[in-house]
Amino acid sequence: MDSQESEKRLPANPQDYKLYEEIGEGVSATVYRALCVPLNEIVAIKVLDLEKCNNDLDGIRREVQTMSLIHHPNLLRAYCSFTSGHHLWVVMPYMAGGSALHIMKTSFPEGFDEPIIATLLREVLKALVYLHYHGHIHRDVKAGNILLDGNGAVKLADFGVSACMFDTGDRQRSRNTFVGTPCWMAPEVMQQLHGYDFKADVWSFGITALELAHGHAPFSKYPPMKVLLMTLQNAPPGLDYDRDKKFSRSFKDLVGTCLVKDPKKRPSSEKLLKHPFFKQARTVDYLAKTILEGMPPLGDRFSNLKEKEANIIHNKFANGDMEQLSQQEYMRGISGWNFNLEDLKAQAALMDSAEEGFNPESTYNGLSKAKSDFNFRPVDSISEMTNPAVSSTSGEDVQDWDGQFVSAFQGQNLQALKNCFDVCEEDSTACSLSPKGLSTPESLSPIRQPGQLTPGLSSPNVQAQLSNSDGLSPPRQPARPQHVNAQTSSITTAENSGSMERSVSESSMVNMVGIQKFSSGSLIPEHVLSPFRNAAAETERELLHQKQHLQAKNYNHSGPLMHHSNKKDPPKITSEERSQGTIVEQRGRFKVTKQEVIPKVSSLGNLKAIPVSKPPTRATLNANSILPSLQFLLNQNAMQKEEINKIITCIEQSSGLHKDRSDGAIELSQAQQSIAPVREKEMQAQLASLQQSVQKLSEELQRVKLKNAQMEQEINALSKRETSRLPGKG
Ligand SMILES: Nc1ncnc2c1ncn2[C@@H]1O[C@H](COP(=O)(O)OP(=O)(O)OP(=O)(O)O)[C@@H](O)[C@H]1O
Repeated sequence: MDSQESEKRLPANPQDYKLYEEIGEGVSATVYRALCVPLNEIVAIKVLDLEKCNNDLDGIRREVQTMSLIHHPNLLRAYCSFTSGHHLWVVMPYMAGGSALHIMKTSFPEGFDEPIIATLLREVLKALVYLHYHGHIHRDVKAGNILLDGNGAVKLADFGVSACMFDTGDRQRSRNTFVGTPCWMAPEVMQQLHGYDFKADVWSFGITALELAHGHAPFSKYPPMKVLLMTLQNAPPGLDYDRDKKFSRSFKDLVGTCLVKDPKKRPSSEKLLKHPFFKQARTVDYLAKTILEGMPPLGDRFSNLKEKEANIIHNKFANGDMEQLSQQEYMRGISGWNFNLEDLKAQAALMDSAEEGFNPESTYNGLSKAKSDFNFRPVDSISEMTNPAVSSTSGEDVQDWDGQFVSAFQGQNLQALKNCFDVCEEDSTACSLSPKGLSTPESLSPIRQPGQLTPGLSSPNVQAQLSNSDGLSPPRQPARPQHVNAQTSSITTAENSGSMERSVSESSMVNMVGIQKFSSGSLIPEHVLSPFRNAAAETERELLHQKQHLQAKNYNHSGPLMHHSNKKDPPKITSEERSQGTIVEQRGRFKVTKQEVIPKVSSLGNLKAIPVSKPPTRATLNANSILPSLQFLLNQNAMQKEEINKIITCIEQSSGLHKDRSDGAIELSQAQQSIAPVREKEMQAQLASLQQSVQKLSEELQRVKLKNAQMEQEINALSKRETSRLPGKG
């Protein structure tokens, strides 16, 4: 174990740090290279804008606490954390090599050679063994979270979505949340049938193996909804193609062992570590030599990638090719997916399949055949998109999971954080990061010392528990759940409340895609903007807004699936929507609407009695012309309904079916007065025909009665005759 590093105490004061260039960006944070001035040491500082994180503080708290508590050379830990203004700073070791994903994107677009993969994966697996042993599920294992330092040392990072296995009751709900990044997500996590456990990490590990082998994860070019369906419907991906011939049998076997859909059949991380594949793993120096040597500095690589990414976005918007944005998100390695399962199920139920989403590279047994695309689009995404800060809340989840914490945060953000971070007392007045100069504020002083966490976390018991690992191998004594609870309960107090998990609402993910073409259900995360946006990003945002504006304009007269963002209050079909007749069904938060308003409107024109203006042509049709017409139709329908009721009453009365004649007479006269002449005639005709039938029936009755009487007479006559013929009579 790297005892020096774990012992290291860094100041929890922004004034003690100088921020340099940006080296990473995630959903919730921007990461900078920085200098710890008193120690003259280069560190990385993850800066989270708490105001932008909205209700995702639980996730943040979990991440920081987990990062502070872990002690393993293959896990990225936090030296300390503190707030500065409305930013949270997390100080960590600087990983000069960057992430495996960034390295691939920069120099190995086709993926790494096997010994490199084996070395990287072995290090990651050691981290997983440690985490799993201590009851944690990482839930976001992927190349983007595998960081290398300048010497090739490998650390698994990003505990923003990790979970604790020993949670019970409500806490367990965290493991029924839909967390992770779709391409890497295990089927059981997507399905949410029986919850999931650390085997979910083993699946993600297998996907990461493929990612490192190919340069990208399977299905990564497809929108998340398709990824979900493909993961659930298709056979698991593997190293089965021509281009994979270069890989050894043991590598293929390792991947196959991890990517088994039934989690019970997957090996544990500990068992996996013994897999023969890892025999070819080398020392980390090998990584430094083979993949890091000659690489530009991390900051330069990052800015290049960012520029590339901005260009891609720009081009996609220019081409209207929204689906491919998921690829761009993939490039960023974003893991901020937080799906609402009901929505996804609703979408999936309405979605035939993923046709072009069927990756030829990942075609397995031809299982998934596409039928057609499905359509959906956000209803109220526009405001979210134009205001990212308000977009990513999930009231329902947050309240469900940890209402107290969140409401505390909503009331006073920093107060709510005091139990989990080193919060500066002066934060309320403190300055925050200045966008360009990245200068540190003057007036802040931490109220906690570095390393000091919540009382529970700093208790000797917890500390002892935390330090009981020798690093590479798990402690000899199995961790007792109660004991681990002492550790993990503090870590994960909020984790179960972390149904937000990340600050990206599914609506915001939804809202950028499938709009122009209405052709697929891709979900793309909102671009949570970092505190410091470069010009390219601003352009991106601008384009995004323009696109939204267009979407808003198009929206009203298209009618595929609509998606509401407010998780707390699933949208009801409003009376307006009902009156417009566009919503035909509500499924979860989605409103199923008539696919084409135009034909429907045209068909409504068949109601001849209704004085509807000529149905608008497709060319001239717009929401403003449809809505009044629909409204008018509805009013007309209501009036007609009323009249029809009156007519029914009249008919009932005239045919003697109505019991209360006096009331009926009044109604009849009222109805007669109010109905239109045409209707009156129709009614009179009906009345006449009814009267005729009554007449006919009574005549028939008379005839039958007469016949009966005659027959009776005949019978009587016959019986008399018979009686008179009898002997002794007459
Ligand atoms: N200690 C570090 N040293 C060097 N680079 C880092 C460090 N920590 C993070 N990074 C870089 O910053 C990126 C974003 O960091 P991180 O993953 O922690 O943010 P996030 O908001 O959790 O992102 P995501 O949700 O996409 O994983 C990482 O992918 C990595 O490239």
